[in-house]
Amino acid sequence: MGLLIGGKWHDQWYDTDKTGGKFERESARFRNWVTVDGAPGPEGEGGFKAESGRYHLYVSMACPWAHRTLIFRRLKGLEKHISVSVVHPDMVENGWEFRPGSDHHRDHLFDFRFMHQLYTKAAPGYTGRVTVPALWDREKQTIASNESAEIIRMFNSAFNRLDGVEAGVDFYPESLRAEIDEVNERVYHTVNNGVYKAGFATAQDKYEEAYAELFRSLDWLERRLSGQRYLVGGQLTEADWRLFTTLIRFDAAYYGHFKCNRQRIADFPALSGYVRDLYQVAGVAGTVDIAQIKRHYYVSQRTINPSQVVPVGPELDFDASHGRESLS
Ligand SMILES: N[C@@H](CCC(=O)N[C@@H](CS)C(=O)NCC(=O)O)C(=O)O
Repeated sequence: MGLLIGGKWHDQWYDTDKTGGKFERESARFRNWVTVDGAPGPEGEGGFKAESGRYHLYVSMACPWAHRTLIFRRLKGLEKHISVSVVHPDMVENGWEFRPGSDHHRDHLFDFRFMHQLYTKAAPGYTGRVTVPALWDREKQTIASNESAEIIRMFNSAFNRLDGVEAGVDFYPESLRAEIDEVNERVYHTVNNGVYKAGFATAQDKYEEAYAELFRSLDWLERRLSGQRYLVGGQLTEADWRLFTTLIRFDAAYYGHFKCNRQRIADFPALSGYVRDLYQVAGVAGTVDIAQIKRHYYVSQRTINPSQVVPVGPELDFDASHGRESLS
């Protein structure tokens, strides 16, 4: 675990001293937008046109932010247009790593050993964290974006003209955007990032604040999903996929490792059915790897789990029936 400073790797844990024990997530640095014709997006430079075979996605199967991009890639039919490399789940002194020669954890573009080499290839003097997901542009030889919230929007709409892409699948429809944004805002701060704020807090009060906010939001989501199948507009949207990647990890990782233990997702009737419902959407199960999720959190975060022993349980059955078909 560490970061790049002026293009050099430094092994250091998150600095929570300057924030009184509170975990604060850094903003992503590569913020260009891939667009239909290469016109500039809301931020960054232009010239990132949506083309088949041009982009390569770097992910970890453990990472909830990267997971969003894998789900969108699958459900939008982008797999043959956007290739992928998967880092090894252990993120220790050198940060995210590849295992050259392995089938599962190779860097298919450069055969790099470390993810930080990709960042310095993109920007030799880079300062900042080396995170996944990262969307590499083969043409410009740089990272187009390393912000998952934006990568999923690009996947949702920029590649629609390419062969076989599910252009009719729209997870961010115009008419629902305001409500999706509103739900995302609360879910991001209190749930997606909320579990990290609880888990990475190094002061009791900061942990308790994050814990209280997290369960206040889970109670709110439980009520909302008791009467409706999806979060917004009676259809699957980006808001659901963003929540899903945290919920699917919750009982295996956040409940124990991050001390988010008022109750498990399995103890919430609506939320637990909802997770199974989303998991059972065709193609989604293939993006979920509970073994890599557990391995990553319990082995990498040694300040939280110094023994690096990975728990065997819990038993999870996301294939069980969910009974949510009758909800509107
Ligand atoms: N804003 C980023 C956050 C990505 C992120 O924090 N990824 C984690 C893995 S779950 C990471 O790579 N962390 C490495 C680090 O912070 O050094 C996004 O949503 O894309």
